[in-house]
Amino acid sequence: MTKLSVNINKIATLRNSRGGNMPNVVQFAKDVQRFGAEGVTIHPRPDERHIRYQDAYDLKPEVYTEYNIEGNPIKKFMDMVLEIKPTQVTLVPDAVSALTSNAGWDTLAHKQFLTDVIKEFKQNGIRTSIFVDPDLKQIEGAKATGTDRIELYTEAFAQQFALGNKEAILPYTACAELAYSLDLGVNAGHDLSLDNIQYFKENIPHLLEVSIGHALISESLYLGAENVVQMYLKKLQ
Ligand SMILES: CC(=O)[C@@H](O)[C@H](O)COP(=O)(O)O
Ligand SMILES: NCC(=O)COP(=O)(O)O
Repeated sequence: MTKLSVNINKIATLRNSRGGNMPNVVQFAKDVQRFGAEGVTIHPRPDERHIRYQDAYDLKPEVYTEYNIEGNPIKKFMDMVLEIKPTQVTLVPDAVSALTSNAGWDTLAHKQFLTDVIKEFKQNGIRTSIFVDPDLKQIEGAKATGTDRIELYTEAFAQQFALGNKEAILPYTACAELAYSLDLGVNAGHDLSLDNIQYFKENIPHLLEVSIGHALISESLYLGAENVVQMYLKKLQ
């Protein structure tokens, strides 16, 4: 079974554009869970341009499904995650200035750093995942860090799929198979959408979780959040 984790960053972007508390990020998290989402994802960034660190604390008592916090493990981020103790932390190597996530970890070059960080999170009972490009060497490198899972960075697949290049799935399938054989759990995310999710799911064995935000929130403007969550769940069956 593949769990749907809804990334609510964009709800915070909308809220922050006016000040105040509309739309309410915590209420939206409660609602998507009521609609059937099996997880809530946030990706607070150091400039807090969308999800704020305070949101991460406010969400904690309301996320009764899987709570996934993504980010670059700088000290401030690590302290927050260790205090909140979400279900899962996903490590993403974003530069402070990145518009959005734009690369996976080089798990070979950063092996010691990742190993140390992962050890600390795991000692505190937090499941770990590393955001990686679909590259077999990076999956092997991830395994060597001790992480529980990887998150396959799906932007390249999404872009190529939109152009009709269905073969773009092949490296992802190979990486998922390798990860499974190494006893690494497989998550995926970035630019997944109602258009591409079913094909992705059908071609990725043992896919445990997808985190979807930008497209899901955009689609909800036309179709409504409840419908959209239901549509994803159906495609992920
Ligand atoms: C890790 C990842 O794939 C990103 O999609 C991210 O979580 C979204 O971040 P932004 O909402 O800041 O674009
Ligand atoms: N980890 C990916 C994520 O949380 C959402 O990415 P996107 O759907 O906003 O591109």
